[in-house]
Formats: sequence, structure tokens, C-alpha cells
Amino acid sequence: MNASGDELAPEVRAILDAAQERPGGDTRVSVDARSFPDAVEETVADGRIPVIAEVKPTSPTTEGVRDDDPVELAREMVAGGATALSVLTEPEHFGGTTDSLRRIRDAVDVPVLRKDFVVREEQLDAVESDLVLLIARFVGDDLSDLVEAARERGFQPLVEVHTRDELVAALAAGADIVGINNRDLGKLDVDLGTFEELAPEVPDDVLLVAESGVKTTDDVRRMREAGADALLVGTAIMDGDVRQNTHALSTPT
Ligand SMILES: O=P(O)(O)OC[C@@H](O)[C@@H](O)c1c[nH]c2ccccc12
Repeated sequence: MNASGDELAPEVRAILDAAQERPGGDTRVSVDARSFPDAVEETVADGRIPVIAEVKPTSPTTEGVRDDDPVELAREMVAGGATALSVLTEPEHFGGTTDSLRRIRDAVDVPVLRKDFVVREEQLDAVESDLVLLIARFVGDDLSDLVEAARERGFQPLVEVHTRDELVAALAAGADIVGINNRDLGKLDVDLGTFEELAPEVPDDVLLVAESGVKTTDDVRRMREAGADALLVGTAIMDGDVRQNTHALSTPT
């Protein structure tokens, strides 16, 4: 697999070029992670739907920037019933910072996913988090090594895939938390059918997350019926009252 991905939307190409240059941390982190599988189980036992709410100040597919205090947004998401949070730390295209992740993780007690374009081992050391995103398309042949490097530091790696080949690579790398991204990072368009197509190929003991494009309770139901253990929602939560939006999407209808 080509680690850089040849046919990428220009915005994504720019994100990836910037990510490749980004330095890592100087010292190796050692994380005492909050268990994501336990958090999912507790939510289900509570009769609610596990939602990972994403603090995403902006993105290449969003208009404008939300400049509220990220910590306040995070608290509201948890008050609305979020099982976990996803925090963008990519600075140039998503308005994220490692500092806001640090502050958010101090302020809440749910597991926090670091959302970034990690392509080299030392970039794992930039900041502590409970889960860390590894995007199969971008790490290519280094996936197994990065999964292992993440686990050695105490992170729970969430491996993101968009195609069958990437899913096969993720499972071969030993991923036990897999996110199927409905957004094609080549074209940036979203199709919930991606999750429906790939989910049946995922073994039952893998925790499966449906990512991107989930906007309504109907979308939530559709992804749950297709086998999603949890949903990762950004835009539809960030648009408006984040507490109310999180509550609506995590409440069974
Ligand atoms: O805003 P949405 O459509 O709800 O999507 C959230 C999340 O899945 C999306 O932000 C995302 C999925 N994979 C990524 C990788 C990097 C940055 C962002 C992402």
C-alpha cells in the first residue's frame, strides 16, 4: 500500500504534507488510559447509544470556525451523554492544539481520542490521550509498528479504514478498535453505505466505530443496524448546542 496515498483531495494532500513535517515529543509518553471498551459497555448497560463527540473547531469541509472554549464544549458534550470525546490536535486545517487536548482530558473523566495525522512513532509522544487515531491509508506499511508503538505507550489505538484492503491491513496489524470512515479522504465526499459495506467483514470481537456523516437519529439507527458499536460525530454535534445535539444522538428513538 502506498503510505502517502496518490489520489488525494488537494486539501488532504496539504494536511498530510504538513503532518509529515510535524515534530514529535522529546520524551516517550506513558499513558494510564481510561478504558474505551468499558465506557462503551457502561453506556449500553445504561440503555444509551455510545457516541464519541468530536471537538473540531473547523475542517476543510466546514464553513467558518467555532472559537468557543474547547474545554467548555467538551464539558457540555459529556453533560449531553458522550461516552468518549475526540479532540483534533491538527493545527493548520482543523484549528486543533495539543494544549486543548491536555486541558480537555484534565477537565473530563471520559476517554479522549487524539485526532491527528500521526505518521511517525515519535509523533505519538506529542501529547497524552486515552485513544490515538492511526489512519491506515496514511501510515501504510508502518501500521503494525505504529499499533505496537502506541500500545507500548499505553494508548488504545483506533485504526481508521475506508476500503476493504485497509480493513484487512488493520486486522492483520492486530487492531481491536476499528473505525470505518464514511468520508473518502481522496474526494472528501461522504457515503454511509461505506460502513454498511465493510462492517460485515469485521470480526465480532473488534470494537467497531462508524465515523463521519452521521447527522440524524435515522443515521444513528442505520449505522447501529449495520453493526456499529459506537458512532463518531463531529459536524452534527458542533453545529449548534453541543449538549443538546449529543443528547439527541445518544438517546435511542
Ligand atoms: O464531522 P463528521 O462528518 O461527523 O466526521 C467526524 C469525524 O469522523 C471526522 O472528523 C474524521 C474522520 N477521520 C478523520 C481524520 C482526521 C480528521 C478528521 C476525521
